[in-house]
Amino acid sequence: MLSPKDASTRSEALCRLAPVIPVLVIDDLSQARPLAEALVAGGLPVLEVTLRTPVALDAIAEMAKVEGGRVGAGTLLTPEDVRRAVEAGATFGVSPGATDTILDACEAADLPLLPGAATSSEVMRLLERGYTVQKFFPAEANGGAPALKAIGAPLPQVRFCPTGGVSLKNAPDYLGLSNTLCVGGSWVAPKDKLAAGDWAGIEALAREAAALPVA
Ligand SMILES: O=C(O)C(=O)C[C@H](O)[C@H](O)COP(=O)(O)O
Repeated sequence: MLSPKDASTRSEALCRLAPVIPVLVIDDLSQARPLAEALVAGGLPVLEVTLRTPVALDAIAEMAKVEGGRVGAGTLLTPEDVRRAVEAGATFGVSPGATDTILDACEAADLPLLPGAATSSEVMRLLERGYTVQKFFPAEANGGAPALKAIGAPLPQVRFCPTGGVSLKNAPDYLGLSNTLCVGGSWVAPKDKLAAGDWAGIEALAREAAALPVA
C-alpha cells in the first residue's frame, strides 16, 4: 500500500529527472524499443506510454527493458488499467483526472500516480488526500502558464507537471514557474518521425527538450 505522500515523493523524483516527460502514443509495437532508446539517449529518461492503443501494454513491456529508462502508463482510467500497467512493468502512472477509484487502485498497487487536476477545487481535493504533485491537464486549454501561476498563489505547496498542448515554444513559460517541476508533451515523438523510423531525429528533439532550463 503506497501512501499519497510517498506517491508524491516518488512522482517528484521522477519529474526532477528531466524537464520533459514525453507522452507517447504507440501504434506499432516494433517502434517501442528504438523510440525509448532514442529518447533516453537524448536525455529524457522518463517516458509515459498512453493506454490508448491496442499495443500500449506490450510497448510498456518492451520499453521497460531499455537501460536508464523509467516507463509509466498514461491514460489510467480504471483499476483494470492499473493492474495491467503494473503487470506490463510500468513504474508510475498518469491519469487525465482523478477519482477515488483510480487513486485507491494505484495506492493498493504501489504505483505512484501523477493525478490530473484542472481547477483549484480539483487541486484542493487531491491535496486533502495528500497528493502534492499533480498533473495540470489540459494545460494550454485551461489558460496555460498564467493559469497555473495563478493557482500557485494560494496553493504554493502543490507542484505540477503541466501537460496538454505543451510545445518546445511554450514549455519555457511553464518551466519558469516555481510550481512547475517538468512538463509533459507529445512533441518529442511526432507521428511522422515515428512512422519514418527517424530515431536520430527523435533523439535530436529529445536533446533539445532536455536542454530546457527549469526554474
Ligand atoms: O492520456 C493521458 O493520460 C494524457 O497524459 C494525455 C496527454 O496529457 C495529452 O495527450 C498530451 O498530448 P499533447 O497535447 O499532444 O502533448
